[in-house]
Amino acid sequence: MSSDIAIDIRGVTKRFADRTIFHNLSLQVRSGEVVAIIGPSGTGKSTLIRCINQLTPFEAGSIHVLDHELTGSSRPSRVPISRRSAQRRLRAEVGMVFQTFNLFPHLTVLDNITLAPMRVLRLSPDQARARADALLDKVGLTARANAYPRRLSGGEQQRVAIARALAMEPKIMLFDEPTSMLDPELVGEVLDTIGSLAHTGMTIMLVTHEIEFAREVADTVAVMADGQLAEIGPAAQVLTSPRSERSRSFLSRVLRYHSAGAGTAGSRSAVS
Ligand SMILES: Nc1ncnc2c1ncn2[C@@H]1O[C@H](COP(=O)(O)OP(=O)(O)OP(=O)(O)O)[C@@H](O)[C@H]1O
Repeated sequence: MSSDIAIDIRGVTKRFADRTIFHNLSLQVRSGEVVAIIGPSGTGKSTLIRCINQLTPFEAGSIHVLDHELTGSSRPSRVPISRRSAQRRLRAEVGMVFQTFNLFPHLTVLDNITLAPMRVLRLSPDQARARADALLDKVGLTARANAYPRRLSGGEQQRVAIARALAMEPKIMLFDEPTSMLDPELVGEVLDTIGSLAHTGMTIMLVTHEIEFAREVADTVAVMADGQLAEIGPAAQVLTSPRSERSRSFLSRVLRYHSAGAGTAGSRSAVS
């Protein structure tokens, strides 16, 4: 794989039981590129992103992520012990932020952020603390370092989740609909945090319903519909003059929804 390519998805097929979610799907993400995946609900966007860091097995095709090669297997069973350390190495290099924050409820903000760097990267408590302090400053949550997640708003929890992922100094960040569980007034603060990260040159794959945000931060937009990537291209082109019928149909529904006043984040367009 060219060193310029961070994620290379080739001919991937995913089934749940006998239902095919997507078939023979291919997509490449260059180092430093921000790729937004948009499309109708239930079409397999989250499933695709979960295949990349082995949260979900897939049945056919291959995914190269940095130096890691994942291949499809018809056995969606448990990962063999011999592959678990490879999985750990992959997840240390690929950060993931979920819809549902997934913070450890019994740990403070600070401990949520320092845990993996100490356990996985073997940083000393002082080193992990210094890293966490810098990240909390970056996401504007220094004052909440000793709070427990239940005391934070959804937007604050998601910013902690982003800081926690960044504390592993990943080479790639995957975001799976990071704002879809948030109240509308909290969406902007999380998008601003992701937008700042996008401008640092981080390789990012983002599943989102925030169309205007995708337009602002993504280099490339991929429209997923009916289990296929209907269109992949420069964000401005795909979002203003989509070439495929499926993209046009999806985007026209988004725009209708937005013009009816149902967007979630001020001027941003969102659908669910
Ligand atoms: N663990 C699972 N077992 C069975 N079916 C699943 C599982 N996870 C997801 N699915 C199904 O796979 C399809 C794709 O789901 P996925 O969450 O990837 O879609 P999506 O495009 O991200 O949707 P949304 O935008 O609503 O989050 C859905 O029909 C979903 O119900």
